[in-house]
Amino acid sequence: MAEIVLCDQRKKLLTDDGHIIVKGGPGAGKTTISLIKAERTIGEVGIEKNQRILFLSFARSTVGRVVESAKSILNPEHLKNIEINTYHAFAWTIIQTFSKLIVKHKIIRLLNPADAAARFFGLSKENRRNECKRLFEEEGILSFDIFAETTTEILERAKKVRAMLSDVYPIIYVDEFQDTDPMEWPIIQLLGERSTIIALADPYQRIYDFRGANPKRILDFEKHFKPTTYDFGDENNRSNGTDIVQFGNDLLIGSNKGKKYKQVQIKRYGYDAGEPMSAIKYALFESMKRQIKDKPDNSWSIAVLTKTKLGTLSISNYLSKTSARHKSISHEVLIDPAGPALVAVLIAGLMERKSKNELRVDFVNNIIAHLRGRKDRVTKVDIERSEMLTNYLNGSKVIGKNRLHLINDIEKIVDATLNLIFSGIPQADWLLVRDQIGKATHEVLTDIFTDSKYIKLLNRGALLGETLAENYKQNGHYGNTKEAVRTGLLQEHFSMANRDYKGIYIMTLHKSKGKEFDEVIIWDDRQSSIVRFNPTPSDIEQARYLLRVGATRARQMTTICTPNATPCPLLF
Ligand SMILES: Nc1ncnc2c1ncn2[C@@H]1O[C@H](COP(=O)(O)OP(=O)(O)OP(=O)(O)O)[C@@H](O)[C@H]1O
Repeated sequence: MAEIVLCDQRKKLLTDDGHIIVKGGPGAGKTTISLIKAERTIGEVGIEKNQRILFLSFARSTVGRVVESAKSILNPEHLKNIEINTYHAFAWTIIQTFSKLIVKHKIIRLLNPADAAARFFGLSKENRRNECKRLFEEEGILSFDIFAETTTEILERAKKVRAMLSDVYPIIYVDEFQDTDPMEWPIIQLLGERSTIIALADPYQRIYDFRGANPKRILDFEKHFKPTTYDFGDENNRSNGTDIVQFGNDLLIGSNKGKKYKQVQIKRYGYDAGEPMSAIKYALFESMKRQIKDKPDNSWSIAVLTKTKLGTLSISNYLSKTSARHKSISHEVLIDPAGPALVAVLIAGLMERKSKNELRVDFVNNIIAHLRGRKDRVTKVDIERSEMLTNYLNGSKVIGKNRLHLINDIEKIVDATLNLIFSGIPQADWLLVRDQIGKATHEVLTDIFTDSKYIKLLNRGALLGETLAENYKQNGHYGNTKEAVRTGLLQEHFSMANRDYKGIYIMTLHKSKGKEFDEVIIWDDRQSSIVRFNPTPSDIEQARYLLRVGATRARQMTTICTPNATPCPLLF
């Protein structure tokens, strides 16, 4: 790590013991100074043995990065006095320990987000919330929708719980405060009654307005806590010496248009009938050439970012194919797990021993769940297909070539699966089932097959593999595999596994938040366009912030590919 320079403002921040807000652009050094302050608090000021400094963040990936920085900044002895966690994991501990205060159930079960997407499909916002409340109160099943408000309810109900938490966590750092939603904000207010709150914020990295983030939140914080403000402005310690942050800041006011940047390239690509996405390969080749020259030990990382989940899958499919002109390019997709998670449950269902009819009903229901829960937005076709499948299960006659094609494929998979002979090795048997789906040609099933490639639950050493193997050994078949998979999915949700990025990664712009790569390539096209068609002023503002977050993830170079015919309006 480069030597950390402590300016006067930073020195003052280190000794300030009141509520604080630290502002600054991407890579300004908000996280770093917080960890230096935490080290000072533990090492010099001193805290009780059982006390911990809490560092809360939204995403697991950010937690991973903070953990890595903490290891290099804090004295190893002091690491045990710092807890770096996601909001979800922290809230879950509170809910598990104190849920008795608000519901009768002894054990609370979690509904994983993919199952929730399928289960609450088609419900209005209000009905969905009511259903979440009902599920929690009547059945003890908790969905992430009401995670924050459940935590608030517990904290509001019991002053003692608040006091206890503040005793354990006298200082709480709240990372990415600008994205705090209206449900999370009361938790911070309640904990801040007795704990010192230090918020880290960049108002222009606010990319979760659709989830309830609001420009007012920073003002709310200032009004409520009356913190001292430390502002690092446009300081750039991540890609120092480059004009990447300058580009990001220009983007906010539109002054990037017509300006040239050394480390931000804009590539307009034309229509290439043979390979419409070839521009992405060219951008990657150039980027890889630079990186391999710079780091022959292959320690480089390149991220390919795009707006939608489906966009990431199209890019991955394209890079995986070898064409007449280009070889395939090896890469990893960091995907929001809804589609693959639903497919994991679907495959698990096919592995369980059932009668033909039970297998068919379970399989079709899981296909419906996948149709409903896979995408950012469910299309009319998805809705029609899931209705047709429900009617099929209820005995209605299926009419139409395309529909019959799907039913035919489903029946073939059901028959083939029933005839499979399992080995008892879960990984191998999983692939055996997956291969049956791979033979299908209807789009609904090829989508399922595509998602199945991103399932990471059965990686070597993963607990799920061992559970399934044990299960098979004891029963001679895979009983209750779906439940084991659901548990595995929730463990994934809370796992803090940090990763060292090496190679090429594809993900959405949202998912790139808080991460760092040597180079970033942003792909804008008609299907996955950064600015939506017919945008409102607030859509444009969100698109600006999003593009700025993506572009400033790079340490060395950012390349933005946009179509010649419909270039991104934020660039031209
Ligand atoms: N005062 C400093 N002097 C030198 N380097 C620094 C300083 N502060 C931070 N850095 C380096 O700059 C990089 C970015 O810092 P950091 O992650 O703390 O920024 P951030 O403001 O939290 O960024 P973001 O908002 O994008 O998450 C890190 O590699 C860090 O080591």
